[in-house]
Amino acid sequence: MVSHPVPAPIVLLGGGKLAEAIIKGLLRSGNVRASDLRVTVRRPERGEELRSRHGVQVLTDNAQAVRGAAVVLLSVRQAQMAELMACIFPALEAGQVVVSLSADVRLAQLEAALPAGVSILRAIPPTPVGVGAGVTPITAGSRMTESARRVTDALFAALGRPLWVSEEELTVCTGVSGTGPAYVFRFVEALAQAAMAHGMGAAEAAALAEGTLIGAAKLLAEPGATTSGLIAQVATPGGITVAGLEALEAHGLSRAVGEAVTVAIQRAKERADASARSAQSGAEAHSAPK
Ligand SMILES: NC(=O)C1=CN([C@@H]2O[C@H](COP(=O)(O)OP(=O)(O)OC[C@H]3O[C@@H](n4cnc5c(N)ncnc54)[C@H](OP(=O)(O)O)[C@@H]3O)[C@@H](O)[C@H]2O)C=CC1
Ligand SMILES: O=C(O)[C@@H]1CCC=N1
Repeated sequence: MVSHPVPAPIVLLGGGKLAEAIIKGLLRSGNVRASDLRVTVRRPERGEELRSRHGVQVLTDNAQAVRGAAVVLLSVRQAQMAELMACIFPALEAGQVVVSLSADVRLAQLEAALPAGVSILRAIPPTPVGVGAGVTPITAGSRMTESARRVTDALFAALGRPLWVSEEELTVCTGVSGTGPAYVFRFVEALAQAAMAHGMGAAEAAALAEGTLIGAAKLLAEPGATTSGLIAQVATPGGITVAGLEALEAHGLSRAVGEAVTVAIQRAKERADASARSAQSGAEAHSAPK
């Protein structure tokens, strides 16, 4: 439920995969009009795709795009972040709200690179926000105002559920829910591969595996549903499912998932460290006597 009006205009800098999921989710929510969404691209053909699919405003000038924005979402990859922030710095005004969606640039680096009067936050929306179904972890920078908290909360409430966390927890969330949809889809592929290994055709195997995920997800979304209760509904004591579940554990399901999350968190930290070092050496080179 959206507790506050969704802010407008919303500006997305970098019209890639995540930005498009956010655009879809916001339009689907009915809380945002296409004319309230502004997105920037660097390739005209990508701009044309986004304009024709969603009717949003498309620009190539990031500095121009942020003017008058209620919220600015930074949705480029790490490699473009420093240049993007330098470009929008002079155009941002005190009181504006900037939310970085980058999984690998920390608040300290963002706050050093953007004007002091701007509220800065980080969020990691998962791709299911495109259907209004994701939990988006959000963390607040040291300069965030109460009004910035409200507008950011309202924005991500329109896309699913906002979850306020510390920056350290945000990194954990990145390795769990930011990456998580890919793990789940990989599980579906593995289920289909197993069906094929036992003689099912590819199309039927995919239909079975996909239907299993979608059906199970809908059951889990029912009020009061719990994973343990839903497992118990399937697993007849001493029956067939129990044997399958035991085989999953015996072959390392929990260990494999735990390892995937740990490795993803580690990678996010390493990439954030590398980004911070690169920003620091850039700043030193800039301030060195000529
Ligand atoms: N994908 C996901 O599930 C998630 C991603 N994230 C974060 O979101 C960010 C974007 O990821 P994702 O959408 O997957 O990546 P994409 O590469 O799909 O999106 C980035 C987009 O930014 C565009 N771009 C690059 N530089 C500029 C510029 N100067 N001006 C305007 N547009 C520019 C790119 O253009 P071009 O098409 O020409 O390359 C590209 O379309 C990353 O920082 C990632 O960490 C966070 C949570 C989840
Ligand atoms: O893979 C990535 O780096 C990004 C961050 C989380 C999901 N996608």
